[in-house]
Amino acid sequence: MGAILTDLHAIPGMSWKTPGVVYLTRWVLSVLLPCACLVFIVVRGSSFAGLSLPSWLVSTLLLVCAPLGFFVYITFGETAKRRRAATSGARMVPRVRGRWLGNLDVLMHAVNRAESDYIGQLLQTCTQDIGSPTVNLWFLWEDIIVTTEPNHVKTILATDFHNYIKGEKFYETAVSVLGTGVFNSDGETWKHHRTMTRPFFNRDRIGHFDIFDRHADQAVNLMKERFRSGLAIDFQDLISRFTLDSATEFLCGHDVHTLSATLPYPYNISKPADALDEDSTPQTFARAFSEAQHGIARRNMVGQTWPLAEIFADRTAKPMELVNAFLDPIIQDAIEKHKRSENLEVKDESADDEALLDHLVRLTTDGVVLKDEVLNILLAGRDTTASTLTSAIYLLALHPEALGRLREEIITKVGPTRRPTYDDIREMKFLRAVLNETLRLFPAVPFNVRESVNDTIWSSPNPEEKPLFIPAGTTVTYSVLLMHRRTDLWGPDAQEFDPDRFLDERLHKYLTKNPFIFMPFNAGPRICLGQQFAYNEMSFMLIRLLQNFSSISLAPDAQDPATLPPAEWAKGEGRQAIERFRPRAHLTLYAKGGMWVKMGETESI
Ligand code: HEM
Repeated sequence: MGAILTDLHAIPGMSWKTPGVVYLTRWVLSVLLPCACLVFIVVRGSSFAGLSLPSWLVSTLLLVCAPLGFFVYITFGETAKRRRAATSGARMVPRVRGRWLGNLDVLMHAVNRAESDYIGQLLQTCTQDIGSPTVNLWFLWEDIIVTTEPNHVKTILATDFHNYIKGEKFYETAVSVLGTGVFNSDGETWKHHRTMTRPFFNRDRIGHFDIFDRHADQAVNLMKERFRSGLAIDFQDLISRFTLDSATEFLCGHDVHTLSATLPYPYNISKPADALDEDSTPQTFARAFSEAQHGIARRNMVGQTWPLAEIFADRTAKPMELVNAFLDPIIQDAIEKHKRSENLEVKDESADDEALLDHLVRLTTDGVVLKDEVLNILLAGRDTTASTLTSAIYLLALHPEALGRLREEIITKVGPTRRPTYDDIREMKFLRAVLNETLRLFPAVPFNVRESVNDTIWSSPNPEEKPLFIPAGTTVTYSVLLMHRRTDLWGPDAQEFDPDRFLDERLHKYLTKNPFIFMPFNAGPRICLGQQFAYNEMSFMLIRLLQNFSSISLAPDAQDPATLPPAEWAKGEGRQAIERFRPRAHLTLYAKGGMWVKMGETESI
């Protein structure tokens, strides 16, 4: 399908068309045109045979031809799949049974309740009702398999890696934002991107903390200033600025300075007259980047018919113009700098403090490849760490005893003011446990998707039943968020925040025995390239924060009430009943309306 889309764009005059127009053109060419041809043949054939069909019959044939053709196509496909499943000694994945055709009611519920439901609630209900961790949503007659089963996730990511690609369906939804970067490519293109980037993440380079230190200082000072005036801050906004400034400097060698723009004021406080504009250029870049990701998420939620919602405009085009306006000059600058050094025959050598772009430009000067790569890693590296740090601060605010223990470890190992080193971080067991427990309950990438290449079978979650049949070309979604919270995998207290589960006997009882129950960074050949970088950055920032602040409390009164958890959640089960913010996800997890907090400064500093 991606190839067809690309082909259509290649037709002169098609490049200005929106995804919806391309989709409809394809539909007309592949469905309506053959139907019209068929009716034409029937009419001509009858007239050759001396029969003249009445016009009402021709119109009826034209009208029913497409739906009838679709029905035959679905039924034929279904029967073929069932036959192939039976031949392999397998059964079909249990289907969600909605009340309307094509499970349209369930799909509409998913779209309409996306704002008010707890994250993953629909999938949770479907798996519970059916009594299987692997189900088929069957939206609009399309197989959409969803799983929270560690064995199945292990198959997808590691043991049968080659049979699960990102695929053309995902490619189409993301290409207008991610291009063909590492996140949105398969096969040789993916290998090329990964091979280019991997050497950059060596231990020496990611152990350099200068960049984090400068930005952490700036962030902490901004926080102190606000807290001293008695106001709360949106920690999610602040930390996203910290990770964006750090990531742009680390990746492009240019810091976007979002920390120098004014922080947002609480919902119920009017902005002082002398405050700078919040909509400064750096913030425009950050917002546009996030809006473009929302665009991809919306498309993925609706399934293959997403282009119908974009008949008049590509919803990612505008934000991407702003993102490109920031990135393009930086890329061009790096290419020209590299060419100048080549002309002068100056040796352009790798150095530990060079940016990713400087490293990449030695491998290629193709502006598109460079931009796709940098943008993909910016997305991978910025929002994920900001999301995890936001969730960590939330959980520490709710669990002062864990906050106290973490501070104690920090003060004992690093002291109240010293800058932490790589070795300090490696030795801090409780800090790592807090981060892992945060990633377990709130994994930054809560849902992910692949497409199967060939027919295959998965072992049944219930060994007494036949294995499950996964047809070729099927969308396969896996949720580590739901898997990480399963009580049968993690014990009866799986919904609770308890970092000790990564330190006490529960570690061996559950995780060591079955390592695939914890997969915040994925697994297999596509495992996160920045895992160590992320642990370093997050650990560094948490240490700096807790050296400066000794208490954290949530400040719901500072937040727009419409973005707080709805009252009905309190009647739900598990985390939904206790949650004090609304977790949502585009490609990454975030707090709707922000994470408003107040912190108490450490007295001894
Ligand atoms: C808490 C922080 C992070 C989490 C939870 C996380 C998680 C993930 C996950 C789940 C994937 C797999 C995505 C997929 O295959 O669809 C991934 C891939 C990736 N991550 Fe991370 N990540 C984090 C931080 C970072 C950082 C800081 C960087 C770089 C600066 C980074 C670079 C990458 C790259 C390049 C890939 C693509 C790997 C590939 O497809 O071959 N990540 N990450």
